[in-house]
Amino acid sequence: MANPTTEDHSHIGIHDIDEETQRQISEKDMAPLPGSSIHRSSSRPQLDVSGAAIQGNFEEKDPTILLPNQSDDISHLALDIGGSLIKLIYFSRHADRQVDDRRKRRVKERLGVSNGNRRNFPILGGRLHFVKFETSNINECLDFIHSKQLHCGGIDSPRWPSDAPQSENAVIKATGGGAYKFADLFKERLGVSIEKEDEMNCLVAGANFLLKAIRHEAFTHMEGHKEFVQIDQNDLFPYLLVNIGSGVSMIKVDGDGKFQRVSGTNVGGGTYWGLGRLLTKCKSFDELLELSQRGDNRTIDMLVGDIYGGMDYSKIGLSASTIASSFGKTISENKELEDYKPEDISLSLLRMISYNIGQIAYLNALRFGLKRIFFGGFFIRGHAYTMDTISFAVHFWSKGEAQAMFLRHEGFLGALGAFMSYEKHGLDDLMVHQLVERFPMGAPYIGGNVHGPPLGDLNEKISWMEKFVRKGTEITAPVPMAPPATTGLGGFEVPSSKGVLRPDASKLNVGVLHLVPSLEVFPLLADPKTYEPNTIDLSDHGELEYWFTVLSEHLSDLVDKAVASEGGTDDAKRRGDAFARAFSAHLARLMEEPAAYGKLGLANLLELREECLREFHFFDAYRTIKQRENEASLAVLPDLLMELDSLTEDMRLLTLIEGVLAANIFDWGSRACVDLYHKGTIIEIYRMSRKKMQRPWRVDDFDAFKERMLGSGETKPQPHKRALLFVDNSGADIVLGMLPLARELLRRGTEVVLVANSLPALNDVTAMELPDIVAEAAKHCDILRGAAEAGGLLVDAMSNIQDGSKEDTPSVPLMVVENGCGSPCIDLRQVSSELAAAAIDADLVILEGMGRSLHTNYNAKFKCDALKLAMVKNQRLAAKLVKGNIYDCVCRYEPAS
Ligand SMILES: Nc1ncnc2c1ncn2[C@@H]1O[C@H](COP(=O)(O)OP(=O)(O)O)[C@@H](O)[C@H]1O
Ligand SMILES: CC(C)(COP(=O)(O)O)[C@@H](O)C(=O)NCCC(=O)O
Ligand SMILES: [Mn+2]
Repeated sequence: MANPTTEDHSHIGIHDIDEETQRQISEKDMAPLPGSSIHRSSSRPQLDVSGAAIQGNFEEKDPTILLPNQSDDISHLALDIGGSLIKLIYFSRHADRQVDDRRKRRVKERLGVSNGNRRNFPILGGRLHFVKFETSNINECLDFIHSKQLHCGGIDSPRWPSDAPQSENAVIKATGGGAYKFADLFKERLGVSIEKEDEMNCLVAGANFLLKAIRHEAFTHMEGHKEFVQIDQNDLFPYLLVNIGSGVSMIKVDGDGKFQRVSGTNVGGGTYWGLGRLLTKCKSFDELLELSQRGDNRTIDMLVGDIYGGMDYSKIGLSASTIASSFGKTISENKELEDYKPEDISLSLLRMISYNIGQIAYLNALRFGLKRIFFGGFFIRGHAYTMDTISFAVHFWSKGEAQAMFLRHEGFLGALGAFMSYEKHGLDDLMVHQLVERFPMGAPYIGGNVHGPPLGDLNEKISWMEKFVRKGTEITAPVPMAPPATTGLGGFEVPSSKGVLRPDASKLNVGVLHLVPSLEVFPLLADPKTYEPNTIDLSDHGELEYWFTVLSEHLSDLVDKAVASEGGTDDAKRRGDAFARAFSAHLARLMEEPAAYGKLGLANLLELREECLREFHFFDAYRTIKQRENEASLAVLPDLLMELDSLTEDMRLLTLIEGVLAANIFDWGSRACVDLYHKGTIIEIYRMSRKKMQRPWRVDDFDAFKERMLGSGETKPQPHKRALLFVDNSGADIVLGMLPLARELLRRGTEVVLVANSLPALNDVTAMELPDIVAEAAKHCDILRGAAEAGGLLVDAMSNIQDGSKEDTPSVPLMVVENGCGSPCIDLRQVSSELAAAAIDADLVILEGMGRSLHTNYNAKFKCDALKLAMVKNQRLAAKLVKGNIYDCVCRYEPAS
């Protein structure tokens, strides 16, 4: 057991920010924010919507919003100008923030990480944004393009000057009828020519791209239940694409660029909105759709029961509640339009049109023997009842043979296709793992109606955010979830899928797509196809509610730390406040609609929190805490190493694993642990944690691991060639837990790669910070020093130290690579190219900490030996995952599968 003699009396708790002070901050006190000089790794771009503004009157229901993205320097746009809506997609790339990082250079040299595939991606490292406008308000769209100067750029232009003259020769790709109709207007107002792209071509290209490249794009929607569909890229074609815009197109798709428009109908989205407007006097499409949710179509529609005296016509399979004739009841009564409720009219109309489209779609699928029908177009509007109705029609008519599926980017197929028609940008070559969808910062409130002039500085952004979030929270006050109900035999009862459409609030269920061609699938996953990072499924509402509460309760403490990390200034307080409100609003939105941006796991929530912090320029909230804990732990490291060296090989291995588990208690993300930190010093808590390490642990495969490491009896196994250690927290966790374990592996001749976060998350150690920590530790340890030198970690720092002993035994190298993320969890489908390169020769993976080995990857299978080590610092997770208690430990060893 470690018995450190150096005492550390620094309490871990940090002083609280006075809440009253925060409350007193008024807008006029706001000081401009200093420019941030903190390095941001470019491995995962930040949330995009970095500045946003409301233009005009805040009291308007649909305020005009701006998302300026000051840091982005190149843009590229494509349009789909339809009969009802203009869909705009633009690409932005922010300035390359690569710093001269010696560690990175070394790793590249050693591991031979190539930039090979980057050449194919002129639009690497950028983001795709999705925006829509009503075609009747085309001026808003022109203003938006103008204010963001989207029309002046091209992927090959190095950078635009902010006052760039309008480019005479600029060309933008556009599809849809408006590409013809408004070509002159674009020339006149923006000085650009429109290059017209065929609409069907674009729809198909867009749909194929989405189905291949976006993980949770397609889903089924039956009786209020949404389920994402795993698309097998090799078994995608043929399918029927039904695009429900103003009118409807039905396209049989046989492959990339291989398609035929086989049918269509003039009864489409325009019909619903047009007739609905005439009949109900609604002022907007969403108002009409919302009305339908409160409607009862039995007052309007003639049902089978109306004709058959309340009875079913069972002989031909029609229940009494089946609609016999849409609007049929209105002929027999002596009533005027005013005598009917607009709600009922809207619902009848919606059902009439949805059923009709579903039926025609089915008939065309039947004509060509197609089993899968994908529905797109903005008529669907993510509206649960519309989707249920279409699904019902397809299911009913095909007797379950054909399946209706919907696309999250429903309305953007054509615009995406137009975007992809730019030559040489490589978008169509991108693969699933190179796209990261991020929660769009503004979406919970504004739903994608985005325009207005750019904001001046960060200060403006924050003051805007304060108003914006206030406004947004009013709009998006959570709607209670209706318990799932059935639409009845034939789906003919009143709508059940309520609470999903919230006018003005969530017009787009799409995030911002980050294109990161440097991301790769972790090569040691046994089966990337079936790999699911999240252990906890948040589609279980109870689970979602629990984690929602945990994150909400942690928020005020996190804000305190974040504000303190920025010096506790008034600006920091304002940003902290804006962060708290924005993050809460996101959580509220996801509570209501968990699958809004694809399947939601706990890892996404934890990442969202980090992304949100960065959005408000809190780049490392736990910086001071991490430093203090590192220092305290480094001070006792020599004693620990001495003690370890006095043990037998067997005991040493056990003590090392115990040490890793015990030191994993330093986790500022766990409520229970943070409470502990107020009760003692780092070293006291570490000692207490060590003392409590009683075997067997809750999950205890130590004996199997020991056998692989040390063998049994006479046989001495070959040491592993290379171990990847996915490290977790700073302080004791890395210094007294993982580094000594790394040292043991090195001593046994195994190369060690420490895999750490690219960006800070809670108190996790980052790849940037590790070389200094290793250098400090190496001062007291020859093994670490030799290995760190061999791994190129110490070249400058240690070159002066003379030490004859290191000449005798050439060390195996110790290296550090970044993992490609900035979250407490890790999705191994999307890791840095460094890590992927390091993995090639590795035969042991050690995942440490709750985030990386429990919340994610607990069930992950690897091609090589894998060890998962964590202390479970949450009671509910302990009960659920290991049928145990808080502070129980997991040592899960799985030999190569
Ligand atoms: N805010 C909106 N304004 C008008 N129509 C909307 C709106 N949101 C959804 N819709 C529906 O979407 C349809 C347009 O879908 P879309 O795919 O954009 O087709 P188009 O290219 O013909 O404009 C409209 O006819 C209407 O049914
Ligand atoms: C955020 C964390 C995953 C970090 O844990 P770690 O990976 O550092 O072991 C963990 O602290 C956590 O799940 N916290 C929330 C639960 C709680 O407060 O109990
Ligand atoms: Mn951690």
